[in-house]
Amino acid sequence: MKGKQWVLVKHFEGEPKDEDLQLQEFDLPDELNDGEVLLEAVYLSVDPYMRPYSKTKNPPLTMFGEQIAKVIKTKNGEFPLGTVVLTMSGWRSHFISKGQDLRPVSFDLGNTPLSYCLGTLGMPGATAYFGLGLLQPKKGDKLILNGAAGAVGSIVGQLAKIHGVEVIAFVGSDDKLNWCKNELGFDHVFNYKNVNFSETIKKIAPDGCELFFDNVGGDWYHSVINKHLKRYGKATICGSIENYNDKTEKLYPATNYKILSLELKIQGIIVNTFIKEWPKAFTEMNQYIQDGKLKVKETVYDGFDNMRSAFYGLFIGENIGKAIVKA
Ligand SMILES: NC(=O)C1=CN([C@@H]2O[C@H](COP(=O)(O)OP(=O)(O)OC[C@H]3O[C@@H](n4cnc5c(N)ncnc54)[C@H](OP(=O)(O)O)[C@@H]3O)[C@@H](O)[C@H]2O)C=CC1
Ligand SMILES: CCCCCC(=O)/C=C/[C@@H]1[C@@H](C/C=C\CCCC(=O)O)[C@@H](O)C[C@H]1O
Repeated sequence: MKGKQWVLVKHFEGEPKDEDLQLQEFDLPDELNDGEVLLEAVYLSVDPYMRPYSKTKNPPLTMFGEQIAKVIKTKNGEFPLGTVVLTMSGWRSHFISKGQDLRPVSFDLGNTPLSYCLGTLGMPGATAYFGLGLLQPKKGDKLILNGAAGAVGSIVGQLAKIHGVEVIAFVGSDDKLNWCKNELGFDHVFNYKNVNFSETIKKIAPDGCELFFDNVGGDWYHSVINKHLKRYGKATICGSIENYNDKTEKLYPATNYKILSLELKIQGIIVNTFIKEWPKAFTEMNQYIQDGKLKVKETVYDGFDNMRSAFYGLFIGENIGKAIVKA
């Protein structure tokens, strides 16, 4: 039997390109050793961090990432046939494990689809929950949110609404705008490709906003910090996708003056810091899902062979909600 894997053959330079990632086959043994299980990918995640994080690796290597996998052969009593697990086994269709790297779903999913464990009830959802938590949102606060129709942003905006926050959201297409406005109920939604985002924020909040959740970085970060936060304003710096494909780093030192003079609180987040608290957050968010208070969308790419296209899609705004691949 053969498995497939996507191999990062060289470092990305600028936009990810076809020559950077190769689909390869590998042999799987006919027999397992005692204690081993053979797993088959069910759903695989593609995430923006994969682009900058790859710089810390030495190609060639199997592309890293999380997947939901099913046990299809077993010689390990802890993992009977059909067991479903979460694992950081990378972009592989099949793999063999001794069980130490396999995690069961850590909370009661109920009727919620399993694939949500890679999105709202997985790493991106935890990022939204704890990243918003850092802002200590209060009723009536105004929140500036970019990447608002993505895996993280769509949940940040909805949780903020549950807290009574006024959400000023920015997305990159009219389909995303309609979803955020009509289904998610964000207060103000704009396609940043059609408006000047800074002028737009100024019109809605001429006296500034209390909160900023930054998924995009770059000019957004500097413009919002310099022009659109009130005294004691707070920002969660979650991501900087605008810069992930840059070939050189850009620096904007002037922003520091605003941070100190307005006494802003700006905090980065690495969601894994909160990992022990994830199950509690997932239980709470799953209840919101069951109650219809939290809406979830996925952009599902069909087939393991489409992993690379799904990954590229993140950098051209193809996905609404969480991008996943159904193997
Ligand atoms: N700190 C942490 O622990 C974590 C951070 N993150 C970060 O959160 C952010 C969102 O992640 P996630 O929700 O998974 O991804 P998304 O689902 O939001 O997908 C990426 C989206 O980013 C937008 N985008 C892509 N390129 C650009 C660009 N050049 N300028 C502006 N927007 C762009 C596109 O939306 P549009 O069409 O609206 O432009 C695209 O659909 C990322 O920066 C990611 O790295 C994610 C998880 C954990
Ligand atoms: C590498 C740039 C990360 C950009 C933001 C992001 O998307 C983070 C996602 C994390 C990801 C972080 C990976 C490496 C950061 C190492 C920082 C450190 O701990 O020193 C991974 O942890 C999954 C997402 O939580």
